[in-house]
Amino acid sequence: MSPTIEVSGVSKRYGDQYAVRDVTVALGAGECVALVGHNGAGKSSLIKLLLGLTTPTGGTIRVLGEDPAGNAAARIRRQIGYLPENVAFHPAMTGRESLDFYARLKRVPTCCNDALLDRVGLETGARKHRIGTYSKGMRQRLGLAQALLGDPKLLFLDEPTTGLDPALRQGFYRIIGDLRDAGTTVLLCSHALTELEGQADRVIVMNRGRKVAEGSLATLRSLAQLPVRIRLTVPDTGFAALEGELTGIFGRTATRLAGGVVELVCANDDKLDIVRRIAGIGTPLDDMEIVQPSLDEMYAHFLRQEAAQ
Ligand SMILES: Nc1ncnc2c1ncn2[C@@H]1O[C@H](COP(=O)(O)OP(=O)(O)OP(=O)(O)O)[C@@H](O)[C@H]1O
Repeated sequence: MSPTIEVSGVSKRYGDQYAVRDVTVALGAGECVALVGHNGAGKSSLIKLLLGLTTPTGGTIRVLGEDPAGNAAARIRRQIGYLPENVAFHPAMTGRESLDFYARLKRVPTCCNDALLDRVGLETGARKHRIGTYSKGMRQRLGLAQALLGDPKLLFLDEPTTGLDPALRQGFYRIIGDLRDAGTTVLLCSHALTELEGQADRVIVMNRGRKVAEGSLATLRSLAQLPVRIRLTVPDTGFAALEGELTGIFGRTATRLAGGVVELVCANDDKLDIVRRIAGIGTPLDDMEIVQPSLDEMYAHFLRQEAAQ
């Protein structure tokens, strides 16, 4: 089956500045891919190219098998949902009126709009209120409902959870998870790296217009070869004994953290051997935790690596 999105060697130049530079990526049906990068990395420019709002200065783009800026643009756009970073609705319209307005623009029936608002959790009373009175969370819910109009095959979400509280963020990711399970392809731009763990099947790291890394979190972890932390929680009385034992085994001191925790840093490949040896020591332990490098740490690693090239 051909990919939902196929980007081959794509560049977008404004004057002598590249917003996107020689990027190649493919996204399949039912994949949720996160696009991460600093401000100005080229994420929004890539989304605009995929939406057909701008055209590449080099390379080719296929969305649902066609050129998104070509003759099929209108047909393709009806199958795409887009939530921009700063979603702006008319403040004098109610939530329901606004959604009906966008449904008419997209030429989809308005009869499903209440069900859509139920799905994103915009309460019945709130739908009849003017958007000017909405909280950020309510506007984002309406924004997501707007993006879901017409049951799109492809969803672009630009910083969808910025400014949302943790409960709303979780609700947002639950909806995205259901869509992905139903076969929708989701491309998600984000700065909130930590919250992408467990949500994105794949992460694409961009810097200064270029793709600098791509893969599942497990692939990126193995590429980055960042150290793993083993944290041991010991009863107060066992602290000195444990430190002595660990130094004996590893020939180096462990770091003491708050809350009776001792931390050892090791290469990922040594982790299992070290855990086995810890299981054999005499000091009783209350707990053991293995902390993998976070997405933020991996991201910083790939940017450092690119800067060094
Ligand atoms: N219309 C334009 N004209 C000139 N330069 C542009 C234009 N659009 C984007 N750029 C430049 O391209 C680069 C990438 O911008 P882009 O908005 O795609 O980054 P981004 O990763 O989405 O950033 P942010 O996270 O801040 O939204 C920036 O240097 C920006 O100034």
